[in-house]
Amino acid sequence: MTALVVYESMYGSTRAVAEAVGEGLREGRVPVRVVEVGALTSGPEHGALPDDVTLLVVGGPTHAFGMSRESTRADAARDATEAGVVSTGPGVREWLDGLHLPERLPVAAFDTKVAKPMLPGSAAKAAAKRLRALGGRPVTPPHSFKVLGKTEGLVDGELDEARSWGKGLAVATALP
Ligand SMILES: Cc1cc2nc3c(=O)[nH]c(=O)nc-3n(C[C@H](O)[C@H](O)[C@H](O)COP(=O)(O)O)c2cc1C
Repeated sequence: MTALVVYESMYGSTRAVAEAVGEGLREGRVPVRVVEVGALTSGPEHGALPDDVTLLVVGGPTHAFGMSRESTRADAARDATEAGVVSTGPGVREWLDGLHLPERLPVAAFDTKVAKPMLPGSAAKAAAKRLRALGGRPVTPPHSFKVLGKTEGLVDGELDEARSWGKGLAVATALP
């Protein structure tokens, strides 16, 4: 069993969550690779998953109530510090557009979104819907990890949550 965690991130919070989810999976004894989505959209393998992947986990920031678009990523880049943004190319939405999944591949999705009660919209829910439409089998409901604001980073404790969520994925995937 090998898990692939694919993430998109502008300011680094979703990347940090993806790395923590990876740690949790490893704690659950699942070998894992954590990759930025651009590594999969630029190579010759675009559209196909590596053969050894038995669990696909996808994560991105919530932008404009859903998955990012080219326009929202451009907005994000304008608000970035001199260091720039993490993901500079196509996002998870565009990657999923061209993706083929093995039938019933176990899948899961997460996002980061602002910790504000009743704020609608979730990139994770949108990604999970796309993964199901591609034939994936969700192993857990989509999950949102909370940030303090657009660029202010994660709420305290969210990286621990992400490690636990990753470990939970390892357990859920081992079940028949
Ligand atoms: C253009 C733009 C639109 C956003 N729209 C939303 C939104 O609709 N809901 C929300 O909760 N957060 C929204 N945010 C905040 C992002 O969710 C936040 O920047 C992100 O979680 C930080 O993750 P990152 O550091 O990996 O980019 C938006 C941010 C940007 C830049």
